[in-house]
Amino acid sequence: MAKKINTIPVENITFKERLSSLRNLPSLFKLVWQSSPSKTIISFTLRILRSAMPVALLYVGKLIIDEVVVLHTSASGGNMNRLWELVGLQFFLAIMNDALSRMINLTDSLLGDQFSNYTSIKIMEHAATLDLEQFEDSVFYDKLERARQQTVGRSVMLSQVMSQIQDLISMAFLLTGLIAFNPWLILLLVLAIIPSFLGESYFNSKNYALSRSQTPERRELDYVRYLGASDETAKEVKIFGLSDFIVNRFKTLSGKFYRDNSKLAIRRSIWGTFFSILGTIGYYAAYGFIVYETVTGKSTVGNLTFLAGSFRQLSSLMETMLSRFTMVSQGAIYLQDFIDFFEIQPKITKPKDALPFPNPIKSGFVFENVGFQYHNSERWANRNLSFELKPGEKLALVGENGAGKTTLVKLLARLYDPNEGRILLDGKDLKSYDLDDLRHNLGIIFQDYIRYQMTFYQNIAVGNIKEIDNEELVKAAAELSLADELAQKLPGAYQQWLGRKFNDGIELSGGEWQKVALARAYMKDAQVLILDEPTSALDARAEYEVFQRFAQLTTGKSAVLISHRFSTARLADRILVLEKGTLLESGTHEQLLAAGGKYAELFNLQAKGYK
Ligand SMILES: Nc1ncnc2c1ncn2[C@@H]1O[C@H](COP(=O)(O)OP(=O)(O)OP(=O)(O)O)[C@@H](O)[C@H]1O
Repeated sequence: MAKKINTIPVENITFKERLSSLRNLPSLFKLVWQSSPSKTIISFTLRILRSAMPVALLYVGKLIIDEVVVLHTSASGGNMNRLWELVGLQFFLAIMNDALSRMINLTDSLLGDQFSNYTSIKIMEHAATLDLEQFEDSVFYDKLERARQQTVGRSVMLSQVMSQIQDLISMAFLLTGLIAFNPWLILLLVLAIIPSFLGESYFNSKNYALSRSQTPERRELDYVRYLGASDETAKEVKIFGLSDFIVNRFKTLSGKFYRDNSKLAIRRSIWGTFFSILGTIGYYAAYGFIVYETVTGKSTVGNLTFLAGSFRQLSSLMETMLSRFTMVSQGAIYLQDFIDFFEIQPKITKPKDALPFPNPIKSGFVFENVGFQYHNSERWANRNLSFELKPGEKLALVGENGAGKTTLVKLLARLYDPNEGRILLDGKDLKSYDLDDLRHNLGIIFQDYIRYQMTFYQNIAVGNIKEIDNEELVKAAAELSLADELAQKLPGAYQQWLGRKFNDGIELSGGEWQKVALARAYMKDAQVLILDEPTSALDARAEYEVFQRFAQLTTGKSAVLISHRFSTARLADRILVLEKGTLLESGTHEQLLAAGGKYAELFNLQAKGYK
């Protein structure tokens, strides 16, 4: 199970929780700083400069109007030069204002891109350290998905937080002016805005709860979309006539999203209109008051424009800031998913004083009463499993589907750790060895190996990525798996792009892909080679040749072969027959046949099929 982590309850997010989610902001700033220190500094500096602009523009505007009024009304007073200086200053401020806005947008977009790349990389790096079991847990997977999806959301949030700071400073400037004139205006301002803020915050928390509760369905929707239109699924979709089935599932899911989302959007819009009318009433009440003060001679016309402008800007700034606050706190709550994701720690780790993998292996592997249960399953995939794999021994694992063969191999590679018993290597628990070293010394090709949509060469080199530039090694590995012959037939040879997704790639047949994948096992000088149904798709001649080479290559090395073909399994020194996760029989081909047990039964069944 994934580590239990604290999450904010989905349904009702209170204002307090919203405020407390802001504690996640320092983590955001840390990430921003790490993604680009220089751009972070530039962005902050530009925003501080920009925040002084509204009040400066209004104030110079006031001075201009007062000067014009003086010039207009008195023949003697007034200074034309000063007026032109003020107009010049206003012009300069307007240009600065525009330039600063553009520079801020540019820095934000550059910083946002860098930030989202940086966080994507961090997510990938952390995901790589986690256990296979964690990926199979749907709660974990949803968390990963949310952390991933919000990469773009987080860079938007970043610019919102920055704008919030900028507006806060602008507000401080404007408020100073307003307070100097009449503090009661501020009260009017606040009263007009509070309902709108409460409404925004209520609907944002509803939105968050809704979109969070939709995460699993959203994943399914993505999957259905992929099923409905992808080169990998097109074949079966056509043959089985699945198109309507898939489209209908999509319609059901997307229809539900649409209904839920639109209901909320409509309610939000109705309430939003009502609150905004309240805001407008507040503004005009203040405006009327200022006009009255000017007409009665208590204030100048310049003051009227300054105060009315300040009031309007303050009211729209406060409204934006308050609704942005709900968005920022929303983002900060989402940020919790991101932080939680990084708190998940793998359980399968290397110990402090890890032992190096023995070279050569002396006494081999010993399974002692090993039992393993997948976390999401009631059944034991392996139970009471005891056997040895000696150095240089070739072991075959046979058994019906689901008997636990692949699971055994995963335990050997520590993709999982046993729930019962232990696995020893040269007399010491497998857990005491260096994990990377262990995996480097095992050459495993799984049944469901990846068909990388990359070049032929890269598809083999991934078997030992440190040697990616070692062309000789790649070619030698390809020769051993018979992939070299195949490369010669491809137009681009080793540089041929495989798969249909990119660069005019060529699709290979099942057996051809298997030859390519098999070559990965030969890329490392691994001490134990494990092939899980490696030749199931190969034709008889190719299989024979592959095994000849495999036998030569593995001289002195241990090997584990999982195969449903008894013609392959019989080549092993010893055969383990698994049933329902436990060891049923063990011995050479001849011994097992003579014993007349399960192996003999399955072997004869297969042999009959060939007669
Ligand atoms: N990731 C998983 N999560 C839950 N259960 C799993 C998982 N992988 C395998 N199992 C279950 O564990 C049991 C053993 O599976 P395993 O893949 O080891 O069988 P196998 O002998 O390799 O089968 P096959 O011959 O079909 O490849 C099966 O019952 C299977 O359903």
